[in-house]
Amino acid sequence: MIELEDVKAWYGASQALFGVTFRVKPGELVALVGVNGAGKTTIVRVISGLVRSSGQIRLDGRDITATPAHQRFRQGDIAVVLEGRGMLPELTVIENIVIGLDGRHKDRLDEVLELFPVLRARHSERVSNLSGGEQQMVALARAIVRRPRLLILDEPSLGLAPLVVNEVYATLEKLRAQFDMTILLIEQNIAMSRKVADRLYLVRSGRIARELDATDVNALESLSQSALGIDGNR
Ligand SMILES: Nc1ncnc2c1ncn2[C@@H]1O[C@H](COP(=O)(O)OP(=O)(O)OP(=O)(O)O)[C@@H](O)[C@H]1O
Repeated sequence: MIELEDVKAWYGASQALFGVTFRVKPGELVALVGVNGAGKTTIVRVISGLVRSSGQIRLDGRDITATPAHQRFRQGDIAVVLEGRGMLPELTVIENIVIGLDGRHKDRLDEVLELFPVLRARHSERVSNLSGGEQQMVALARAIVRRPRLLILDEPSLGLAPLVVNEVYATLEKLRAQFDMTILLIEQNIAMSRKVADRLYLVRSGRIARELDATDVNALESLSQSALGIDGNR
């Protein structure tokens, strides 16, 4: 479970978050949606410990506000799949997945590859030979193999063709069914995120503007209107 309470954040003198409070319960998948510049990525950076912030962040009830970034990741608490994926293109699929992984956990690899038949088939190929969607799968596999308490996905559909996006999201559903993971999904694409999320938060101008249940179709449809600058059918 991740909880943010009255979180404010700054880039130098410029304030980007203005008192953000929300929680993702254990095993829940929650999406943060909003237009460019709303503050979604800054929320990820705050959870990761990468920007100056105030307020409180709790992971499974433990206050991690003062925990340095490298410790949040080293302890395997949080894994982030970033926009742009962060692949090492000259390394193979397997090398990219296990890089930096504690040797004791290498046996988890098989289990994770079960989820990604495409990667199993191409496990010794260089990542630079893979398509964008396949690289996104590698990034996901790298995060999942660490069995984080919290998995954060920053715009997993960015730059991918619609068919590939469907595939990435289908994998997300499989992974949810198999591992009881708490997931925070950052998305501009409301139409996609509502299919997998339990709840959505609308981020606007550095604040949580609204909380929505994924089953609340009417509210989500009004949210998708162009007044918010988001095309829900994207
Ligand atoms: N490195 C930075 N330095 C200064 N200001 C920044 C930096 N990164 C983001 N900002 C500002 O913080 C605010 C929130 O940006 P953020 O990247 O969190 O939005 P976002 O919702 O993730 O947008 P996008 O969907 O485009 O990634 C914006 O006003 C942005 O200009």
